[in-house]
Formats: sequence, C-alpha cells, structure tokens
Amino acid sequence: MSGDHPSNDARKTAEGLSYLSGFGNEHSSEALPGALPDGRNSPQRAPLGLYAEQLSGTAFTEPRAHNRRSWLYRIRPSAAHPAFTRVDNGAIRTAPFTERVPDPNRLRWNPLPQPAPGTDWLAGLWTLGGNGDATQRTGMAVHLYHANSSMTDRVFSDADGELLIVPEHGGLLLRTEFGLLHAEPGHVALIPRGVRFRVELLDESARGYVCENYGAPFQLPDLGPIGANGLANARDFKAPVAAYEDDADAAGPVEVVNKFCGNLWSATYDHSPLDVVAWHGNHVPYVYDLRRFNVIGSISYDHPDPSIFTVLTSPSDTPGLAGVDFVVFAPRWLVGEDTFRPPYFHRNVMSEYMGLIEGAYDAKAEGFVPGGGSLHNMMSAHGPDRDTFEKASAAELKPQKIDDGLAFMFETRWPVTATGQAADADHLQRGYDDVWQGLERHFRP
Ligand SMILES: O=C(O)Cc1cc(O)ccc1O
Ligand SMILES: [Fe+2]
Repeated sequence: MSGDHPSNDARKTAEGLSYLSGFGNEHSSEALPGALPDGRNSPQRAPLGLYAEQLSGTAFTEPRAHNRRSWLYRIRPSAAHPAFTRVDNGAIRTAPFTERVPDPNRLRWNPLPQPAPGTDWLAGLWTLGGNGDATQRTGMAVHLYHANSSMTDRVFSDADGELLIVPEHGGLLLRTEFGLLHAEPGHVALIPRGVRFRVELLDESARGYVCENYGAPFQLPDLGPIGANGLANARDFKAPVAAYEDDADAAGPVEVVNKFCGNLWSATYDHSPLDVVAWHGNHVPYVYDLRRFNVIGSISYDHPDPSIFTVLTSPSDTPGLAGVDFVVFAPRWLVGEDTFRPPYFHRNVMSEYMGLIEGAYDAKAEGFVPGGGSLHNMMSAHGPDRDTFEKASAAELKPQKIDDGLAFMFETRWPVTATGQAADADHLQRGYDDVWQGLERHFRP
C-alpha cells in the first residue's frame, strides 16, 4: 500500500475486527489453534515452534491488583535485533521539560498546521509540554499529531510510558503486537509501555491528541458511593485478538523506532516484530468509545467537580492524587435548580490541559476549537468566558441536553511546562486573557 493514500482495504479490515471485552482482564488469544501453551507459560518447546517471551509493564513484585504483564508467543524473539542507534527526535520532547520555565498564564492553541506531504503518525507527533521525569517514571506529556500518510516500513514503541491516543479527525488502524485496533474520533486507544505498533490512516489525514503517561498504568477509577456500576464500564474496553505478520506479509526489513528516556533510537529488523501468533495477559492495548461513558451528575443543584467524569486514572504515590486523570465531557442532561450550570470560576492545584474532539464546550463560547487545546496551569484562574457567564446567569433553568460536543481533559498533579515549540508556536492564540475581560462589576451592597 502506498503511504500517501488511505486504503479501502485498511478500512474494511478495521471495520470487520472482533475484540476481547473487559478492562484489566487476564485475556488470552491465539491466531492459530494450539499456539497458546496449555497449563504453563514457558514449556520446554513452545507450540508450533514459537518463542515464548514475557513483557512486563510493572515490576514482577507489584501487588497483584496492579501487576501488568503478558506472555507473547512469537515467530522470532524480540531479542533478535542489531544495535539501536540514535535518530532525529523530530518534534517529540520528553520530561523533564526544561526548555522554558513553567508559565502561570492561561494558554490556548489552535489546531496544528498542515503537515508536509508524506508525514506519518510518528513523524507528525508534536510535543506541547508536560511534567515529571521519564527516567523516574513520573509525570506525563501532552502531544498532538497531524499526519497524512500511513506508517509503512516502520513500527514504534515507547519505553518511556503508555500512550493514550485521542483521535479528533480521521480514523486509525493500529497494528500492534497483540493484534489490530480501530480508533475513530470519539474513541480512545491505549498502547501500553513497550508495545510495538504501526499506525495506518483510514482517511486522507489524521489529527488528534496523545497523553504519554510515564507513571503507573491507567486504571479505572474507584466508584465509592456511586456503587458497582457507572462511569466507564469495564466491559466496554476492547482488546485485540491475536493477529501476526509473517515474512510474506512484511517482506524486507522493518525499522523499529524505540523512544527511550526521551530520545528516538532505531534498529532494523529483518522481519516484522508484529509476529505474535498467540498471547495471554493483562498488559494489553485497548480501545474505548467515549460515547459509552455513563455520565453521572447532579440531579438537584450545583455543578459537581469534573472528577465525576474520570474515564481513567494513573494514581501516584499519594492516595487520591493522580499523576494524570483522563476526563471526558460527554453528552449529558443538566437539570440543576438555582444553579450556574457551566463550569464555575476556579483556581485548581491540579493542572488542566483540555482538548476538543467535536463541536463546542460549555464553558467557552468561542475560540476553543476541535483540534485546539488550552492549558490552565496550577492555580491559574479560569472558568466560563464572558459570553458564557452572561448567558448562563440569565438562562431559564429548564432541563437542558448538552449534546453538541465532546471535550476531554488531562488533569495532572504537577504543573505542565510548555516546550519551546509550543510557547513560540504561530498557532498559540495571542490575547486569550481577553475572553475574561469585560466581566462587569455587579456588586450592589
Ligand atoms: O476548566 C475546565 O473547563 C474544566 C472543568 C470543568 C468543570 O466542569 C469543573 C471544573 C473544571 O476545571
Ligand atoms: Fe478547570
């Protein structure tokens, strides 16, 4: 397939995929009958002449509830490769982010500009900023991507963290070591740390966001008094079924690009590393349709904190304090009585990066557009813009359906430092502060 033209075959493949259902399960899958060993992980000779290999996403010794690992049964072991050598990092940056000082200003960006022809997903990845330190496995990075070509002769893996991919425009077919995933705008895809994958475009171009999580793997939030159900339901997470590439499918060498402690390294394999015929375990990629999110909110008064919209959370070492939360603002009803219904004015110890997948967001009348994003850092004052405030203060409080948009937030316990390219970008909006100008004094003592 040519890298420049999305193939109908890829779309047909994507739309015909079947999946395994559930979050954090001990899944198992085999592309050929008998490929998965029975009753042990590492028999003296693995079935069908395959190599057995464990991929550990957590330390061997982490508590069972947090432990993530998978066993892969593959045509050749991953170890069979020549030395990795440094290649250009492109527009990818990694924590610690030291090009600029952390900025308390409210920042907002327009979508990434058009990429040059022949830009694949990896070449189109552009880092906005982040926090922590990848070598310490703490913190996160916010990236955006804009691509117009499929990855063909190369695959990518990220040793620095897991990748939560949030498409905003254009469908993606993700060919991973575990099998194939299909992600359209409105879905998210997660590639665990270290898993090799290739991104094929299902449309002329693809644009979206990525949260690179250096910390503990994303998990479902506890539900507390919500009860046993609600928010993102575990069974709506879909893992791939095993699918492998043999020499005939990927003739010729395959470049494996490995992101390691902030730099890209490349090695050329003489075979496809997507050669896993069977696997079992819980360190697996998955997709989730954000429209399946069960939105819970107030049915009496007041605007609940957006933690009620948490899809996935990466806990830190302090209970309740997430390295990063992934939060979705999905279609929902607002019914609050005597309530200012849009997001309130606030200052937050957590730092908030927000993106828009579709439509509009109820705190911003204009300027926050699909593919763009805003950063409201630790303790920076933000909330509804002037137009939103005026309208919502006067609105008739009948039940109201918010169904004209899909927004999300990466909310993190550490301030987000922008990269130089993000701080200087032409698509950084100048004058964002103005949206809060003209909020009149109404005080009448
Ligand atoms: O700033 C934002 O728009 C995100 C947000 C939404 C909300 O409903 C309450 C608080 C909050 O930070
Ligand atoms: Fe906020």
